[in-house]
Amino acid sequence: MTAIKWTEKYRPRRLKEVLGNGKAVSELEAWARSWERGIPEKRAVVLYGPAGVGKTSAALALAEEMGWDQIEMNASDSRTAAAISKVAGAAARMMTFSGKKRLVILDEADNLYGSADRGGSAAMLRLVKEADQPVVLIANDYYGLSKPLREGTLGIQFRRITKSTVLSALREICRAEGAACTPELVEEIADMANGDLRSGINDLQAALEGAREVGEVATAVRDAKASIFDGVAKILRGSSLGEAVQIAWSLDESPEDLVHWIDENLPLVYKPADLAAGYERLSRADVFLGRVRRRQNYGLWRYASFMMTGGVQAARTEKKGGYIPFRPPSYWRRMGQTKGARQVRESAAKKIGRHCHISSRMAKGEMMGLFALLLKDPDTGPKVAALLDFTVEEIALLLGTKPTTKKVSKLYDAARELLEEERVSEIEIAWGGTKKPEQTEKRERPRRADKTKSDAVGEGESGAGSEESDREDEKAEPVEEAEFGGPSDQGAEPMEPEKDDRQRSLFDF
Ligand SMILES: Nc1ncnc2c1ncn2[C@@H]1O[C@H](COP(=O)(O)OP(=O)(O)OP(=O)(O)O)[C@@H](O)[C@H]1O
Repeated sequence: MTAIKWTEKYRPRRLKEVLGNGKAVSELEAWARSWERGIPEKRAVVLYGPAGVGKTSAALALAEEMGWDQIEMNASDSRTAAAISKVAGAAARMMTFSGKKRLVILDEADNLYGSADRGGSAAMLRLVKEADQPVVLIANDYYGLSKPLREGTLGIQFRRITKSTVLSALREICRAEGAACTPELVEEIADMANGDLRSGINDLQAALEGAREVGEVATAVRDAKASIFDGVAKILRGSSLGEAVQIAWSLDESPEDLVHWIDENLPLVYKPADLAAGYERLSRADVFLGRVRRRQNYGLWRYASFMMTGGVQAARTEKKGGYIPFRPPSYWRRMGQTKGARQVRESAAKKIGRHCHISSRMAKGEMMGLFALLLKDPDTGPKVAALLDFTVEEIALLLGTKPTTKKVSKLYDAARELLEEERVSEIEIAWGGTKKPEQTEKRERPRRADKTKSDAVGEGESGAGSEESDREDEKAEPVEEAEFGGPSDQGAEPMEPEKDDRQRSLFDF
């Protein structure tokens, strides 16, 4: 049974129903109103931003709101110059019979690649400059449009929908559907959606329909996450290369993760005669992934993706019928024994995302390799691990090894030590502290000196790093003065410029 898609059922019909992005929607409306006074300077707008945040919906609702007809085409379906100028050009120049304006919506406008499409891009430029009708271009990547195209249009940015808006939209749908959504389910799905309302609604529908079938909402979260299994099944069992490649893009998995899934499940699906060829393709994909990691050239990802999906599928000559229990990669299963691998990955990505001011999804997709390299470097490794406060599991994941290895614990300990130093120097700076003679002497070994101090500060032990004086009550007072810049009977000299400590800070790499 194929139910109506909720994304269509709940697509906003009017501008005020477009959630979030209020500023973008009013800019869009203002531009449309300017058409009522004649042809405006910018005949076309570009609605750009991440997928599933309401760009297309806003364009469609605009036509509805203004009482305009609309014609929608996908730039990547009909990529040629001829198609764009014929369909969009004619439509954009001609009034409709009713005399209504016609809004030309050109989706995936950033999807014209290569020389074959240069004509398409020129046609698009002509279209936005000469159209007698309003034109809306829709793009994910604003800078995927040529400069003249950007300059010839009005750019309107759509942003990810906030989690609270996604939450209330999902709750509203649950209510409208009379579905028993547990708060945990909605919360989990809103989290996974990461500002993409379309994927949130799709997950909710998949989860609730799955739950209805088994009559249990508790399994719904699991169902929502199951799409990777479907994806792997379609890649390995399907018979459309295009679909296999497409699926890889739609999955919320980076090629680095997907390759493990294919690797794990390939032998379950392929007959012995096809296995070698399948693995040969997969190893080619892995070579590309290696290059991506080494050169940080993410352009190569698309080839890796192609090899591990379409390439692997093309290596299959025989089909295997019957039920196949697909399974997650065993590497992750091993990781899962210590702590859910997904969770570790998510939390590492979250930390990286927060630090780089990007989404954790993007961090997962594009930055893990870079941070792995930084961690591997003996100089930057401890600083990065400290700065991002990575756990043992996160370090192990990024280094591609087990949390129990020496490499991991050494890096983790070095990071902890740096953090401790940082904490101590911050306390000293905050208190305008003084340095004791021993510390000045131990300059060449700042780490040990600071460590000793840190113990003293952290545990309230007596001063000057002296091992013998470990009885708090004996010298509590003088120590406090010596440590924190009060008058000292030990002849403490004023601390060296505090900058010194800051310069050695782990934030300086
Ligand atoms: N801001 C929003 N308000 C209400 N519904 C939304 C919003 N964003 C997305 N949706 C839901 O998600 C579906 C898909 O949204 P839409 O096609 O407008 O996204 P988009 O930003 O154009 O994505 P893409 O860039 O992939 O084309 C809509 O039909 C609607 O159900």
